[in-house]
Parts: sequence; structure tokens; C-alpha cells
Amino acid sequence: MAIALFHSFGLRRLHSRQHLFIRASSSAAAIENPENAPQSPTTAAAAAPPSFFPKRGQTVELVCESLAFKGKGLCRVAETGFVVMCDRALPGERFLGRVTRRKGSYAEGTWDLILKHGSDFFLKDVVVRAYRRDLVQVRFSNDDPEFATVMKSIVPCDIHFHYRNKMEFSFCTKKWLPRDSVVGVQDLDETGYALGLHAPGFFDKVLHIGSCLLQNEAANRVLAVVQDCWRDPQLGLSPYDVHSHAGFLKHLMLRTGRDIETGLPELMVNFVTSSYEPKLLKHLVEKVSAIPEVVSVINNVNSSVGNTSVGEVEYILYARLVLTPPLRWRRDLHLMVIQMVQPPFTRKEVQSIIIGSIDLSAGRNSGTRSSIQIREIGDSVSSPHRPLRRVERYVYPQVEFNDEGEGEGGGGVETQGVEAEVLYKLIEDFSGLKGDGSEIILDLFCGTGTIGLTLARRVKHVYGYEVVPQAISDACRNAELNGIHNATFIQGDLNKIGDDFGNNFPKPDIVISDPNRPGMHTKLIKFLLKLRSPRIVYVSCNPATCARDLDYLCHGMGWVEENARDAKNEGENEQ
Ligand SMILES: C[S@@+](CC[C@H](N)C(=O)[O-])C[C@H]1O[C@@H](n2cnc3c(N)ncnc32)[C@H](O)[C@@H]1O
Repeated sequence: MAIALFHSFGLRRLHSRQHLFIRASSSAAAIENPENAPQSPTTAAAAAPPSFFPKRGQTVELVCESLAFKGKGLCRVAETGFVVMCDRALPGERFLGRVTRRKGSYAEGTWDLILKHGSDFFLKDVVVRAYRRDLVQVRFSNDDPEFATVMKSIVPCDIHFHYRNKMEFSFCTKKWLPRDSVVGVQDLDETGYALGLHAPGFFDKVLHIGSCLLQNEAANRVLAVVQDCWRDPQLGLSPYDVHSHAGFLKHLMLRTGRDIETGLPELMVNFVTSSYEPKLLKHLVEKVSAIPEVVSVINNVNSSVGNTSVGEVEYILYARLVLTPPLRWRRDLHLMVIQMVQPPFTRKEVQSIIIGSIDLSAGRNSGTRSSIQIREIGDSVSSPHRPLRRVERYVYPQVEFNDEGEGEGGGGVETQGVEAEVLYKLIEDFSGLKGDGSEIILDLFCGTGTIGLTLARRVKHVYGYEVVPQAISDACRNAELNGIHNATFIQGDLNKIGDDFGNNFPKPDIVISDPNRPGMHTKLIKFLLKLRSPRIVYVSCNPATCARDLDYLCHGMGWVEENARDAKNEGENEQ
């Protein structure tokens, strides 16, 4: 995760006041696009004569330079410098790899045999490379002395395992075995069915997983219970077959939150199925709901042939009281509602679920909980005529926070929660609020409004934009639940903004942009360039698109258009 802060636009160079802050993430970083892999004149890659291009199936000695797009190692053939993108390669490693595919100016390969281990891998170095002029078409130069001062240190992420609060496993008719796996180590079952994670590059093959190092121990117990029984022929359950489109079970999604009082994990289990047949799931529901940490079991029905995990309709099969904790440094802000459910099983019963919110901040101070709001779910979440949709957001927030600190001690702290909290605090710091409540904030890609809402009480108004309508209703609901009246959330596609975008809100003092991996659309960047807002905080989960967007924001887009014109002219001249 990276945050970049910019104070002004159209600069050819970065000023020392401008900071680029990198937040370490333990997940594989997607850094550079292989299409933009280094092809500078100093390397042999671009200039290599065709005979130097390795052939498909050829084994070559490779040196890994850095991590690139989708966590692949950007490697070079030791002799020629030709670029080969390899899974599992780590920076600094020298190894034997096999070329599996040629893709224009580079190839893809597999990692086969280590020859020399690499040095320690530094995320900062990887992120810096995303901004280097010779690696991608980004005009932050290494020669620029100010660039070094702009890059801030990595904030380390100390916990590398059991940190994820959401895991999605797939049911599959085809078990995938890694090439180097020893037969017998895998859980071989005569059905060949699997529940686990997709093999890289395969939508129809799944690596069967008994226990996953990324999720916590309670989630692993749920996984183990499901693994233990779902293939029992007596239950009549079948995995969905992505080719024939037959079968029932599609995905098992596990989300972890935390009990506000005990700090212990709370789990939501979501079975994604191709049809609504609660009787078929009854045994699984009984088994998983017997696990103390499981607070809800959801059935997400997705009858489409696609294999996405978002269903058309969601049913609650089991649930009990869920509380979501406030932010550590903001005990007055609760970002999610509480769901109180007596296990209903039919769609009709779901309509009578009660949603409430408890103001725990006052409770903390006074020793008692101050108020309980109870609301029928039908009033704003779902009408009696519509099935309840996207329930999980009401059970667990998009971002979860732990409640440690303030002398309560740590212990079992969930990294994702800690990380989110650190990130949100950094955004607040980088926003540089004056504290006089005068500022306007534009929260782009606001999701359920969490970033804007953490700032709302210290500013004049927050305007949030987001494409998903349900997220917008959640954002409004979050504002309402927290008694925040100076936040406006608007549904809209930021890739399709018109010339009138900006007419509906005053000029913002601070823009916060938190796009997903593809980054910001050029239309939005042009809007921001024209807007000339004094401060932008850019939160990114993809350094490559972040570098590109920051380049545009700092240097303008004129040169991109010039390049496009030149390329077009060249193309026309060649014809
Ligand atoms: C990285 S998330 C940020 C969420 C939010 N800022 C938060 O902290 O929870 C990116 C958000 O952008 C939204 N999004 C993706 N494409 C969009 C688009 N074209 N227009 C508006 N929002 C979009 C996604 O739905 C998602 O909520």
C-alpha cells in the first residue's frame, strides 16, 4: 500500500515538501507492467538479435532483478539480458528457468532450480523502481536529487502469516497438483474434487487446501470442518463445474472480525452456491455454526454461469449478535452497524431482521452503553418485496479495526485491522487539516465512506464518490449512525465523468483518491489537473498505476498526448 501526497500540480520536478510514503504489505506486490519492462539502450534486451531470443521449452540461466506485475519476478537471461517474467522468482536470485511462452519483446518462464540465493528483498527499492524513468514511462528521474528526499521509509509490516481477514476458497471438480508435489502429501480423494485456491492461471483447477497460513486459526478450523464433510456422498453436495455449469457449491468465503469486548475473532461464513437449496446446506451450517467464533452463516446465490463470488441474492442461514469496534484513535466513530438475528431460514423471515447500533464510545467513558438504536431492516436496506442483498457489509465492515491499545494490551491482534488503522491515521496526518473546520474534502473511490467519515468531524464537508450503489447506501448509513451530517455520498462512475463533474460540490481543499488497481482514468486526472486543489492524498494498492498517475498529476498530460500524436503520425507515415 502506498500513499503519496502532492501539494501542487504541473511541476516538472518534485519539491522537497512533497512526500511519497510507502506502506509495506505482506502480500505480493504488483509493481511493474511487463510490457514496460526495461528495454533501455544499456541492456541487450531491445537490441538483442532474434537468435538471442530463447525458444519455448528452453532452459536458461536467469537473474531476477525485481518483482513485477502480479508478483512475477522480472528476470533476465544471464548472457543476453533478454527479459523473462517468472513466477516464484525473488530479486537477486540466480536460477535455472524454463521458457514457457514468448510474448513479443519478453517471455514468460518457470522457476526450476536455484543457483544462487538473492539478497534481502526491499520493498522500497521495488516501489522506487516503479517511478524510475528508464523502467516505465514515468518521468520521476533517479538523477533528480530531490527524488531521494521525497521517498519516505517503509513502515514495516511485522506479521506475515494469519493476517488476512477475508479468504475466498473455491469448490472445484478438478484437483490441481503442483508439479513438484509428492503424491500422498496432497489430500487425494477418489472424487478428484477440491476446495482451495485456484492454481495460478487456471480458472478450472484448484489446489486442495486443508489449512491456510494467510488466515487465522479460527478460520482454519472452519475450513477443516467444511473439508471434513462436504465430499461425503450422503450429503448430496457437488462442486460447481465451470465447464458443464452443473453442480451446487461454488465458493466458501470466510471473513474475520473481532469481538469488541473480548478482542476474540468473529467469523462470517459465506457459502456461494448456484441455487438456493438451504436443506442441502443444513449439515454444513450446523457443523460450522458449532464453532464458537462463527457469528453468521450466509448463503450467497449466484445462478449465473460465471464463477464470481458475488451472488444475486443473499440469505442468512445463521447469525448472532455482532459488534464492530470503533477506531482506536477515534472512539467516537463506529463504522458499522450491529446485526441481531435469531436464525431465520427463509427469505420472508429475513425481512424481519433487526439492525441496531450501540454507541460504545459513551459507554467506554461512562461505564454503561449509552444508547441502542434499533431499526427494521426493511426501511432502508431492503423493502419487503426485495430479498436482502449484500448483508455481509452489515455484518462486517469493508475495513475492520481492532480495539487494542489504551492500556488494554495487544495479544492476538489481527494485522489487517492494525494495518488499516495505521493507514487511516496516516491519511489523516497527510491531509494536514488546519483544525478550524473550514476545509472541503473530496473523497474519490470512497467505498463505504470510511476515509471521509474519519475526517468529517474536523472539516466543513466531505463529498464522496463511488460506483457501487450499495456501498453508497452503506456510506450514508455509516454517516447517519455516527451522527455525521456534513458528508454527502454520490454514486457515479469516475471513469465516465463529464465536463460538468465538479459542478455539484465546491472546490475541495483536499482530494483523497483511493482507486482500485487500475488507478485513475485519464478523464479524472485531467479534471484534477484543472481543479488545482492544493492537496491530494493518493492511496494506492498498485505502485505501477500509482507512479503513472502521479507522473500525470505532477507533470501534466500534455506529453502523453504529444506521444500519442507522434505514434499516430509514425503509423500513418509507415503505411
Ligand atoms: C481501493 S477501494 C477504496 C475504498 C474506500 N476508499 C475504503 O477505504 O474503504 C476502491 C473503490 O473504488 C470503487 N470504484 C472502482 N471503480 C470505480 C469507478 N470507475 N468509479 C467510482 N468508483 C469506483 C470500488 O467500488 C471501491 O469501493
